[in-house]
Amino acid sequence: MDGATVPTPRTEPAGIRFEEVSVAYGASTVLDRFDLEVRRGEVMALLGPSGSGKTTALRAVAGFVRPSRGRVHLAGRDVTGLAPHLRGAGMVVQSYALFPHMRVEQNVAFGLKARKAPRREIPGRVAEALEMTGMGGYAGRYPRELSGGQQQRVALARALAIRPDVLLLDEPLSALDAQLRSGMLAELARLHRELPGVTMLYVTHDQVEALTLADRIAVLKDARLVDCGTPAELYRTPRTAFTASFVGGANLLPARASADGGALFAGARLRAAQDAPQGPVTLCVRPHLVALGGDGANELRGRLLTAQWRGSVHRLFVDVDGHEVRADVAELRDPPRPGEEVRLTFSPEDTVLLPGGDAGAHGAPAAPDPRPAAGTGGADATAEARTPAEVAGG
Ligand SMILES: Nc1ncnc2c1ncn2[C@@H]1O[C@H](COP(=O)(O)OP(=O)(O)OP(=O)(O)O)[C@@H](O)[C@H]1O
Repeated sequence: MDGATVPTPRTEPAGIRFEEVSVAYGASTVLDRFDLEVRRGEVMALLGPSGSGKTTALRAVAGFVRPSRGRVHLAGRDVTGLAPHLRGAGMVVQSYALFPHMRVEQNVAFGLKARKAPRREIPGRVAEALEMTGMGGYAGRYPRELSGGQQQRVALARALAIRPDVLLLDEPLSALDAQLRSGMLAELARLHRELPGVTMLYVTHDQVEALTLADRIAVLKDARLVDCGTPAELYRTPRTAFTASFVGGANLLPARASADGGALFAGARLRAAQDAPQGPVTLCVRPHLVALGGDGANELRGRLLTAQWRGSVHRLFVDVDGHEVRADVAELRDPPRPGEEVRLTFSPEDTVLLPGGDAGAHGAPAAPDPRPAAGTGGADATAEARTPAEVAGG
């Protein structure tokens, strides 16, 4: 081919590109032909149930696991065979992985030394990273003299000190309590704005984190990528019931397509924004879009099972023809009583009809998984590259 006559595409290479990456442990494939592009400067959340392969995908980027097939590219460079410390990726894990016997500044300097950064540059870069994470005043402390949230900031500073092209975050907030978590989430969003060239891959099973921080979300299930899109796309117009149930709570009801493009459920004829696919369908509507009474064009009648008061809303659990339908309605002065007949309505615009009628069989979490903390003997703890030296040294 004549290079002079064929213009080279000028598109920027992806920050991270997984090309058909598979990872196997013995006979079990834990990541199966994973194909994903993360644009430079983008935050991509990997969301999925426990064991779906999220951490494995992250570790394949870091270089802690070697794919059995496929390639990993960072900024257009094939790094599949490259040692972790040569990949330009910083990593933050749930358990902080700080050296307990080193002061904060030494912890942050560790990755720089491991990467042979020029000696005279190290103090400045350590100070810069600590400032960036709000930890400038703590350089001389030991990790045991810091709170969990502060330790996680130090871990973040350590990852940023190497000025990474790619920041890998493995459930960085899951060891923190709810209040700290929301503060750190805001901090991460600020860092993302301040470092627009840094590509972030963020593993979580917390949909709030994914919805808040990510530009796009990749949904994993059973070692495979099953969906990818912006938070709004996945939330408002999910393509599968699994995604619908995993990204935000959803009522998923088994229905049948009707001849007029709508669906039939519990004797009611319901309409959606898009025509129903043929055959059995799953009707998806978010609880906060279901009203008690009201004049929504879609209407269901049932009996109240229970009403939970949650402060600003009441969550109503309603039995509709043997199926439980949830509605989150603004706090009611006089909520209906269990057993009372209620009428629920919702708009066709808020109704999505998904192919397949296996509603409810999607394995979405009812609550966060009760997993052991990293390093305390979880099923995969032995092989995790979560020692301070591995995480910091790359
Ligand atoms: N070193 C290992 N040896 C054997 N199996 C492993 C190893 N590391 C991970 N696995 C298995 O691979 C599968 C995927 O693990 P991975 O940690 O990627 O899941 P995950 O989606 O990040 O889960 P979690 O949300 O629980 O962290 C799991 O079944 C896990 O037990």
